[in-house]
Amino acid sequence: ASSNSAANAKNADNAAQPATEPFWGKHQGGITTTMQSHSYFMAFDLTTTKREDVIALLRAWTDAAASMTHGPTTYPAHPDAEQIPEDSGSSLDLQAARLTITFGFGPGLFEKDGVDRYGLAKKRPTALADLPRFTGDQLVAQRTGGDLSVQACADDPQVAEHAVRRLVALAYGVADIRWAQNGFSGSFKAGETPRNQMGFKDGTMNISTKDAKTMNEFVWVGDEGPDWMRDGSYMVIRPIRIALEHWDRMKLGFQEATVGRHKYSGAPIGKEHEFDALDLDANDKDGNPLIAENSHARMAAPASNDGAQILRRAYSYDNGVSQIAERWPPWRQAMTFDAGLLFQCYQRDPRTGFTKMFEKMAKFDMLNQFTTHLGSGLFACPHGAKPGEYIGQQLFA
Ligand SMILES: C=CC1=C(C)c2cc3[nH]c(cc4nc(cc5[nH]c(cc1n2)c(C)c5CCC(=O)O)C(CCC(=O)O)=C4C)c(C)c3C=C
Ligand SMILES: [Fe+2]
Repeated sequence: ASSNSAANAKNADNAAQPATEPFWGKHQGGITTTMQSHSYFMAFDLTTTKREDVIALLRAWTDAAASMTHGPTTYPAHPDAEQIPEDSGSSLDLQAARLTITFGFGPGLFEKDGVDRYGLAKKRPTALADLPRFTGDQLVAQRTGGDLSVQACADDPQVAEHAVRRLVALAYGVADIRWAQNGFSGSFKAGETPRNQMGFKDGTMNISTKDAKTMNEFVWVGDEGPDWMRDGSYMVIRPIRIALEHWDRMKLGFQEATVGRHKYSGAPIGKEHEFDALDLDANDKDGNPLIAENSHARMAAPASNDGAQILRRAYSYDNGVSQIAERWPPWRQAMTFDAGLLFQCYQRDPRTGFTKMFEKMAKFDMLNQFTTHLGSGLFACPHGAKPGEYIGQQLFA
């Protein structure tokens, strides 16, 4: 718990964040970066049959990502009416706003429908094993999978959207958009944990990115490799719709029992302060567990998962409203918020990270009454690059 409580020191630095984040480095940006206020995630299907096209795309993406991250985020306005502008220009005059761009490789880069399109099938890491189907999964193809992923995060939504659009333009004829989701993170004061749409502080217990030992044990790929993944990480991303209207009709006590924490303070049930230790053995006067057996906080705690830990970096999303048929009485059919959490986590191996944790949660977590997993992505995010290299270069060497 001590390393986890340190996690929020990251929020304490927030007021003094530099306007730009480094692109080049041992690790890709956007993994340990203090969460920006906005995010734009996109997954692509590769349409080319040529390995050289994939390499050229990754080189173009890397160069564009480095230049946009370091600023200016776009090319200067182009005076020639006979030319197509090199860039949409939608971020002209805007600061880089701590933009980061993170790239990932999905299973389809290595092999698709049994076809080794780019001579990479033998290089698929064992840790990039397809996720199993979890209880309750309602995955739709339009929000699932992808051969490549990009995610732009910035403190300005227009900068993040511009960055993804530029990468889409560079992918023309080589990769098509498969699915996308933008998101936001509740603004917070220095040192405070943001709240999610359910009104609870979300991110209290997380791996401290400054704790190198824990990061090396649970987040960064180590000697088990492969080389191109060492110091990289595997990312699981899942758009999870939350039945917000249903949640809003629940009594406070039930909301708190479901999460296993108090709503306003964020403290574990029975405690006062947000960072008080989660005592899973504490009982009430009748001998019942204070933190309910199937509450979210208990089910997700490392102690309930043989010590498993993941680095969470989730954003809320809101796509407006859409029609839904409720599965609970009185079986209402109505327009409801198409909103929830774009859950995202990084880990050294998804089999011992997300899958280990979620297999049990998917069956028993009380939160499941309000949440539906609508999509899923699994991506290998290689280590960072040095100037002159491109992301994933070692994989193609
Ligand atoms: C399998 C991983 C997880 C999924 C899926 C997930 C969904 C999900 N979570 C919330 C809200 C909260 N989560 C909180 C804690 C928490 N959640 C996970 C994992 C998953 N959550 C972990 C590992 C933890 C930390 C547990 C610990 O170390 O003790 C909390 C409590 C506050 C906090 O610690 O951050 C909230 C609130 C939602 C709304 C959601 C799906 C929509
Ligand atoms: Fe959670």
